[in-house]
Amino acid sequence: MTAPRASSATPIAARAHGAHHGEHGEHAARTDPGGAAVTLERVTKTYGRVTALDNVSWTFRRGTFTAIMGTSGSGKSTFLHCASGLDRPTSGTVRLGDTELGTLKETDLTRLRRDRVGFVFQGYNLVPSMDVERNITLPLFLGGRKADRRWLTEVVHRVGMAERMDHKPSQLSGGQQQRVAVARALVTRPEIVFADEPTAALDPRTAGHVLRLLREAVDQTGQTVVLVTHDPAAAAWADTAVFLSEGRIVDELAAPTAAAVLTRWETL
Ligand SMILES: Nc1ncnc2c1ncn2[C@@H]1O[C@H](COP(=O)(O)OP(=O)(O)OP(=O)(O)O)[C@@H](O)[C@H]1O
Repeated sequence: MTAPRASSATPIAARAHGAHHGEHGEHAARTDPGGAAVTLERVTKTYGRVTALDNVSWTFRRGTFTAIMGTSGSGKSTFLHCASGLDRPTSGTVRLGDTELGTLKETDLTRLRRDRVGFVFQGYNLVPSMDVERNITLPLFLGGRKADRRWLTEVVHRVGMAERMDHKPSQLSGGQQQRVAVARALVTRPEIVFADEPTAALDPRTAGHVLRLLREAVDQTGQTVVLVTHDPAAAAWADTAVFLSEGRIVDELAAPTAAAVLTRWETL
């Protein structure tokens, strides 16, 4: 389950269909498969005298799954925060589609993150007092949008939570809570989903279930996914692994296997 390329039914076969951009016309029309979902140009982020991100340029293409890897302190979280509009670079530009994030006021940036970006974090970040359905639809509620019931039903089925819609997070396992968080990230049909160590707290089998959901979002609906991870087995679900060291991109690996990622990792 956690070493996808070692088994037959997993991402290699899925990747062969990776250019297939699903049955959801609205989504497909908006995302222009193959174009740029997010582009970073010469992005630098400094904290005092620390350069966390050093002149990084990168494009996340629509309908792709990218793993960001690197040792602790190499700049992975900073990269994700700058690419997703959670933080502003010290210099350089970030574009989501045609929108340059640096030109946005804070309120517009907040709205953009809510409406056009999906997030999955290690800690799930569900609202304890809300049931599964309200947690999943929260970004729609906050954005004053009505749920597209067909899409909501599909997302809920995909993550396997249809029987649990009235449960509170405390009644769910960690893996189930993370599946709810994945559904919440997908419900707005975001242009890109950023997942920061989403499986770090899960056992390998449960982690595999969550990663498979992200893979399916790419293969079945043309979603764009960026995964920050320390785990070579998790990176093996991606189309490309990108390696960071001291705030710079030092390598990339297409169709990564866990073994190949580990080998590259050892020389970082
Ligand atoms: N808010 C901050 N203030 C000061 N320094 C920071 C801040 N955030 C990150 N840094 C520094 O920037 C560098 C990159 O940090 P970052 O968290 O992006 O690395 P990372 O690869 O995500 O690490 P980890 O795998 O441990 O989470 C580190 O040297 C870190 O100490």
